[in-house]
Amino acid sequence: MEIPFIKMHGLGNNYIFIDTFKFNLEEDMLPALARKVSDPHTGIGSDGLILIHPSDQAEVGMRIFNKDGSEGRNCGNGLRCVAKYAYEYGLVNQTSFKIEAKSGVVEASVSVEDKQVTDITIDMGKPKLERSLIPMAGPKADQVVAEQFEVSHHPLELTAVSMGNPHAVFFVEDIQTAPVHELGPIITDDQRFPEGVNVEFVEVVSEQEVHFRVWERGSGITQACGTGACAAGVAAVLNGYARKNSEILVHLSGGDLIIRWDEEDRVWMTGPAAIIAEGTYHY
Ligand SMILES: N[C@@H](CCC[C@H](N)C(=O)O)C(=O)O
Repeated sequence: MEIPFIKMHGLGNNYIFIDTFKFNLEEDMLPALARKVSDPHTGIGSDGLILIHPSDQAEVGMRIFNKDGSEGRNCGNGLRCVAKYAYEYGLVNQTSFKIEAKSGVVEASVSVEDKQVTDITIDMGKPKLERSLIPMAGPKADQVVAEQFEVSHHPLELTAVSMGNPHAVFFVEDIQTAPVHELGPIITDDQRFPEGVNVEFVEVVSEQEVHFRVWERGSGITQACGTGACAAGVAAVLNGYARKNSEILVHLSGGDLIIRWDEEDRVWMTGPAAIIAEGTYHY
């Protein structure tokens, strides 16, 4: 089978995108296809697979599969890439439009220069903070803010946020020495998170600026995680490190995002997306 694809990235978080407006795929092949295309040696090499699909709730839909073939419910960098593709490839002709992800419908606005999308702002919706909605084991109604969380004899403080997908945020003194390699793979599969979790370490520089590194559920270390950056912004406010409605500059390994959690409880993400290559994958 010859599958047309486009490879795009948001701050180095890169995916193989297949436009199913043009080329349809069988449902049962998707997890294996995600694993195959992601392989850097025998595939194309990526953090996962994203389908761009027709939607009856939005102008365009997105489904994200991690590198290990598991399906995620949301992807911030993927949403920005899909917005760029939708505008530049004529799936939409307006600069503000809706995108449906498994976690819900979001509104995207693209900035355009010479017919090219430069930055994309996404209204990522309201974070979910109740423990049961993360989901995380424990008493139902409470929030998980700076909660003692011991893992492999490391006493950590956890703040848990769902941006449609689960995030465990840990504030650290120094981002360079954050135990991303050591604890990321352990925490992501910790039994306290029944659906697994994306793991983020965050160093606060000031009320407006943080450094960020991530271990993504299903993909491992990536250069950036859009929903993770949103979760970090929300966690910074919940822990008193930042203010609601103020922009926070999040430095990820692959570049910067601007995150704002507004007074109406909505989280806004602004950043770029880029096209890397187009081609045909021989499946
Ligand atoms: N890279 C993403 C998130 C992708 C899905 C995640 N690994 C999950 O399983 O929830 C982003 O930019 O948000």
